[in-house]
Amino acid sequence: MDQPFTTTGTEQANGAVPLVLALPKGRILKELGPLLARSGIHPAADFHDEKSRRLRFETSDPMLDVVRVRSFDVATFVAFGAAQIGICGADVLMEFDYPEIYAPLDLGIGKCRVSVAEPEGQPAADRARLSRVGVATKYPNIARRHFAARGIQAEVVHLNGAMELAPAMGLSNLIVDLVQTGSTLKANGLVETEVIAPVTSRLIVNRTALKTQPEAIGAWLARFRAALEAA
Ligand SMILES: Nc1ncnc2c1ncn2[C@@H]1O[C@H](COP(=O)(O)OP(=O)(O)OP(=O)(O)O)[C@@H](O)[C@H]1O
Ligand SMILES: O=P(O)(O)OC[C@H]1O[C@H](OP(=O)(O)OP(=O)(O)O)[C@H](O)[C@@H]1O
Repeated sequence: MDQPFTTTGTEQANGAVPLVLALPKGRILKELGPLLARSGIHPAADFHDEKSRRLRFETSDPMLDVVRVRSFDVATFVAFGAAQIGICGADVLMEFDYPEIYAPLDLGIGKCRVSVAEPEGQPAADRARLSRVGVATKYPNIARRHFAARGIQAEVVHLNGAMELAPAMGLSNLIVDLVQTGSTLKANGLVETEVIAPVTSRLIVNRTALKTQPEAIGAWLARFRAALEAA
């Protein structure tokens, strides 16, 4: 995969360019706060202000900046080397399967699972006989791989949210989505029928950056590891 077109790092007075840590906005970020603090990462004050329109923030360490992006985009920023380190769910890594990403640390937060869910009362036997199935999901690759391994062709309807509506509205037979408590499924008349994979958030690293800047990136990995052990 190509590296970024140009280096646009906020260069320090001594010419050094800070590492960039890509963080997901939204629910993981809320859980991440204490771990970041224990790892010695203190972003500028407006980082935690959801109303701030800024996307890139300096931290108390002049050699580390953070960017706040959508969870799916964390993997893309890191895979292309625009950010050297990032944090995202294992679901995102499974979906993209970027060979450029190394995921050395399970952070133990953002616990949920990627599952298949179907309308309550739909006999499992019905699907067992199908060679094609309509699947609404924001994980087209995970869904296709999962059903292909069972000899079923998944006709994917790609949605970005509210997948739970799709079967009752005739968009699909079933859904592939994240489940934690199961309350979203229940509230929408669906039942979880298969767990595809457990999910937690991971610290991810661009493999090329790790080779070219082993000390700087290795030091951050060690700080995250120590923060996890201290928890
Ligand atoms: N119900 C949940 N419980 C625990 N973790 C979850 C849950 N839903 C999502 N996650 C984890 O959080 C990550 C981000 O969640 P989600 O995709 O819902 O994004 P979001 O915070 O709503 O932001 P956006 O969709 O706007 O990018 C997921 O990739 C997954 O790893
Ligand atoms: O099993 P539960 O505890 O109900 O959690 C599962 C729900 O959480 C996630 O949605 P989220 O709340 O992040 O909303 P969105 O993906 O639609 O933005 C996921 O897409 C499910 O809808």
